[in-house]
Amino acid sequence: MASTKGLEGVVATTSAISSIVDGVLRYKGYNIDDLASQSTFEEVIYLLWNDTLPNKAELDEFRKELSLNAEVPEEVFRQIKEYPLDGVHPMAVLRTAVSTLGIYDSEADEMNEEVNKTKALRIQAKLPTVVAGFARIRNGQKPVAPHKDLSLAANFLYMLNDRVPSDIEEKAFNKALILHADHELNASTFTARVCVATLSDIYSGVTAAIGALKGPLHGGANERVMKMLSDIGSVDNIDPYLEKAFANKEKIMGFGHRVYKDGDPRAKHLREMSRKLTEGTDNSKWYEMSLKIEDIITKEKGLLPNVDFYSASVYHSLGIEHDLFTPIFAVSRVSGWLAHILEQYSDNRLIRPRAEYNGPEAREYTAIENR
Ligand SMILES: CC(=O)SCCNC(=O)CCNC(=O)[C@H](O)C(C)(C)COP(=O)(O)OP(=O)(O)OC[C@H]1O[C@@H](n2cnc3c(N)ncnc32)[C@H](O)[C@@H]1OP(=O)(O)O
Ligand SMILES: O=C([O-])CC(=O)C(=O)O
Repeated sequence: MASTKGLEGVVATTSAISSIVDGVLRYKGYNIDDLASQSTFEEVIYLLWNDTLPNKAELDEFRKELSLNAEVPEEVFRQIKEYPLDGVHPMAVLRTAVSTLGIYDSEADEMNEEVNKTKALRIQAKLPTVVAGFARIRNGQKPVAPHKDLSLAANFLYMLNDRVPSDIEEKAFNKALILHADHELNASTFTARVCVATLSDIYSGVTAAIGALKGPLHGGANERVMKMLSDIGSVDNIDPYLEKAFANKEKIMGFGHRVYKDGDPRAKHLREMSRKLTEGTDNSKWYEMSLKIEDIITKEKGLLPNVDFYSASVYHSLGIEHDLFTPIFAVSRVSGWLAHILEQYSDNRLIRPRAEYNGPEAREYTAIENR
């Protein structure tokens, strides 16, 4: 039995949710470029969970359902206040909070299609409230209750900042949420599917996925891109910084991809958003630095930016704290995880591959007194 390191190139399941063919990313057959430029995040969630885009009435109803489910049980915030908030990573808090949401859902372990869909809606609706609420609590502020009349994108920024965002901010954030929503069998989505394929509950699946997204080789890269930009500090420092990083064989966060070798189709949207949001502002240096870094890494290493690279300067210019970048990824990607979890339940088989053993040969047991 020969193994493939990191399961590269292994086709592990069939899925009708998103596809990457010839470098083009599609959700349910729709090109990501069309969705990013014309859709709302709510339409995209609906699409991922159903087979079609919603019509106006369906979208209104879906928005209403999301908004009715956006509040989180008081116990969740009460528990968060007990955590050692100084230095705890928001992804650790989110991972624990989703697990806690399961404890306060009396239907958490009910396993039928209808109830699972209802729980998916509850989780999707509550995640933004948890992330924004945590961000405020740790800054000594009160969580802001969800606004019933705002889009999911606007509502998140509203709950974070206690201010209705501008049209430009809402549109940029909406687009970022769409671009991060699903991505075939990425590591966190695979984790979610493996978890629920044991017929474990939907909260366990999302909790497991959050754990996988947290890592720097996956969703955690966006926060580290911003750390790199901050460490470099200015365009003039880029050359020496990268020379040292290359000499030390360090990985440059936000570059490279397991599947895309000719470029991530989401990066161009985020690059353009970064340009627009930072133009003529104090933040323009982050965009200019990112452009120069991209130029050097592409020429010297043949690596292209992935979704995480320009999302860093986009979120920074929206005034978002850097360690919230990955939780924001989760606010979006949970839509994809939930779609995959529902798909897994609908035609389930336990996921249990084999390992190629490379340990010691068979040997005789030695009693403890003879070792
Ligand atoms: C949402 C997302 O998850 S997108 C990805 C986010 N992650 C990052 O941005 C972290 C930085 N990038 C990486 O670590 C990788 O490119 C990954 C994890 C995305 C893909 O990993 P893999 O497909 O396993 O590629 P792997 O790590 O084997 O890299 C292949 C070669 O390219 C090099 N390489 C890949 N990415 C980078 C990078 N960002 N910086 C420097 N070198 C890199 C590797 O060192 C390796 O070189 P070698 O063959 O000389 O040893
Ligand atoms: O697909 C992957 O391996 C990582 C990625 O880009 C994503 O999850 O959006």
